[in-house]
Amino acid sequence: MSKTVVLKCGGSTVHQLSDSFFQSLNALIENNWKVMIVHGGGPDITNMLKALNIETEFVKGQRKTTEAVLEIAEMVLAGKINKHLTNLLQQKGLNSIGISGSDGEMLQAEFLDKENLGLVGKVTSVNRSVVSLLMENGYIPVVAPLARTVTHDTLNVNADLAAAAIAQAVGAQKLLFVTDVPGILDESKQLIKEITPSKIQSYIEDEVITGGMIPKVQSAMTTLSDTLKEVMIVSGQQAFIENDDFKGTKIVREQEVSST
Ligand SMILES: Nc1ncnc2c1ncn2[C@@H]1O[C@H](COP(=O)(O)OP(=O)(O)O)[C@@H](O)[C@H]1O
Ligand SMILES: CC(=O)N[C@@H](CCC(=O)OP(=O)(O)O)C(=O)O
Repeated sequence: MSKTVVLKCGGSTVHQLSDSFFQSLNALIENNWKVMIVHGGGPDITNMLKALNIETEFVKGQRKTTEAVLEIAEMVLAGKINKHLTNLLQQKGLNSIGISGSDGEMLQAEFLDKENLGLVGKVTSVNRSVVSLLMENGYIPVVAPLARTVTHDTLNVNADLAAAAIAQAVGAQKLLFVTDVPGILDESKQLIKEITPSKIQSYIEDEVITGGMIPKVQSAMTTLSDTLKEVMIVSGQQAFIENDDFKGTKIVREQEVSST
């Protein structure tokens, strides 16, 4: 049976992906994993908005999105970052096709909180036929986190949440959040190898887990299931597979804790 892994590449790391990261990606493919990528691009959107003197603000981790902000977000996500990633993958000999979540009505969404956030989406359903078609034909789909409402408005979606919704919809066995840190760090800045939702909750309360790590762990907690048993936080700057083992922080349900 084929296994599917969804990698979410954060905007913090898309410009720093290392050769060893791609070696790990190749190892996945050699081990018969079907791979798809969902990417962010928050820092690039912020830089472009600043260059154009368009104000930008985050409310509870979500970018307040006006028409002007959406226009830039779409340009940066579906244009700059999406093409950067497909070019990189092609250079590494990996066939990839870049699409926006709004193409082929792949990501359907409703307004998350129109009054306070504007054009920000909450994914309500995922049409997996487009990405399944690509994966079955040997392509890595690379998806920008934009969605459509039933009335065809385009919405900006937090990439962590988009990746989690897609992983669930395609029945992925693994979801990897690729970011700029080696994994979740504890209060002494040591890498945590394995963590469960209850410990995550207390780390959020104690502000050990903050900022951009929060949507990742929250999506992990809501997405873990009998199919998706493992969500990982890994670094894009190093190998995430070593000696057949994944390197980073494994987020698992309490009943899935490894005995080692
Ligand atoms: N406990 C933690 N362990 C590791 N990183 C953390 C933790 N709490 C907060 N972070 C922050 O989360 C960041 C990753 O999230 P973010 O910047 O949104 O990345 P991305 O663009 O990859 O989604 C790290 O660079 C780090 O500053
Ligand atoms: C609604 C919302 O916040 N959308 C995000 C989409 C990009 C993203 O999530 O990028 P990272 O993964 O790099 O953070 C934004 O506009 O920044």
